[in-house]
Amino acid sequence: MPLTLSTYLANGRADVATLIGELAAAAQELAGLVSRGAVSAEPVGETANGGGDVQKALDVAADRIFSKAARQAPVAFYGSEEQDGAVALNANGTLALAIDPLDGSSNIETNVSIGTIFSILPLTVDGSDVFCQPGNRQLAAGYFIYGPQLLLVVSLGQGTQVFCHNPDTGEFLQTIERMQIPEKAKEFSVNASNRRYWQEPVLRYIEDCEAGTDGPRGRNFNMRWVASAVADAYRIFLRGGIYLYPGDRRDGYADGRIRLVYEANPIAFLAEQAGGAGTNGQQRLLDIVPEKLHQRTPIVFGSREEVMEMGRYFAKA
Ligand SMILES: O=P(O)(O)OC[C@H]1O[C@](O)(COP(=O)(O)O)[C@@H](O)[C@@H]1O
Ligand SMILES: [Mg+2]
Ligand SMILES: [Mg+2]
Repeated sequence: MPLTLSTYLANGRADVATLIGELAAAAQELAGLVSRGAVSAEPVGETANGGGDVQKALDVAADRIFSKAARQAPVAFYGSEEQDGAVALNANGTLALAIDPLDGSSNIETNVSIGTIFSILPLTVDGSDVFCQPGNRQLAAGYFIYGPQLLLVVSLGQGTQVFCHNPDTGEFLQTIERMQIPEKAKEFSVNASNRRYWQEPVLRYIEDCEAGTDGPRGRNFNMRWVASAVADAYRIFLRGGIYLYPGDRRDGYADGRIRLVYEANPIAFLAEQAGGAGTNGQQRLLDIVPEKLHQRTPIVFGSREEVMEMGRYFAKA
């Protein structure tokens, strides 16, 4: 009989277990909205969020659902992509929750997988900004995927586990125990339409991958780009591969697009816990001390060997 999420969580900290339990219930609610699409009762429309991105109705609904979940758990501070700053919640809370309530927003109407990414941090002892702690302080991290299956990829710092939601019972059941990202990559994920804006090391790395058996890498690479980091990450975690969202020369993209605190850090934590790696091209993501909640970072994650190989292109530059 597969392990249930609640049984698994019972082995860890009680506050973290309560929070992840609430997040899992919220994810089921959001999955219901996602599956109803245009026939749901939710309003449609677009505004701008704190990060300057277009905010869709489902971004707003997701933020509402997950902030409610956080309120029902011992969360003292809630930091969301969809809010300008950190929000103080429960005075007696012991945790901080950083969240991308809806990842892959550009895919909402296209019926492609989207998700929710979360990072759980301890409170700081000196009262400094709780969301400016490096990712290596995360107590837990994970992401939900709203796709053909509702999946949870989660780590409490003892390996990365996968749970699948069973709609018949409402339970999340473990489908992968201590997942291991294959060491060798045969696929890269990058938005190649930005090629003309890339820095030299990124350009040379991708060109060498594309050269396949004729080039210095001596083997062929496939390319995939879902434009939902959760879906690209899950495929890479399963099959091996590398994801890059580097800084580029477009206005506002010097540090790429991905947010350090609630996208890059949780994904890097999960990748490392699954034997993979996550860097900004030159430095381990989890060691970067964030300066603000919505800070962007270049990101490279996936199969350890490949992430290190990519880093050598930066080191040589
Ligand atoms: O549209 P682009 O530039 O290819 O960027 C796609 C990337 O941006 C993201 O959608 C950012 O997430 P949001 O949808 O939460 O802003 C990633 O999930 C994805 O990998
Ligand atoms: Mg996102
Ligand atoms: Mg988002």
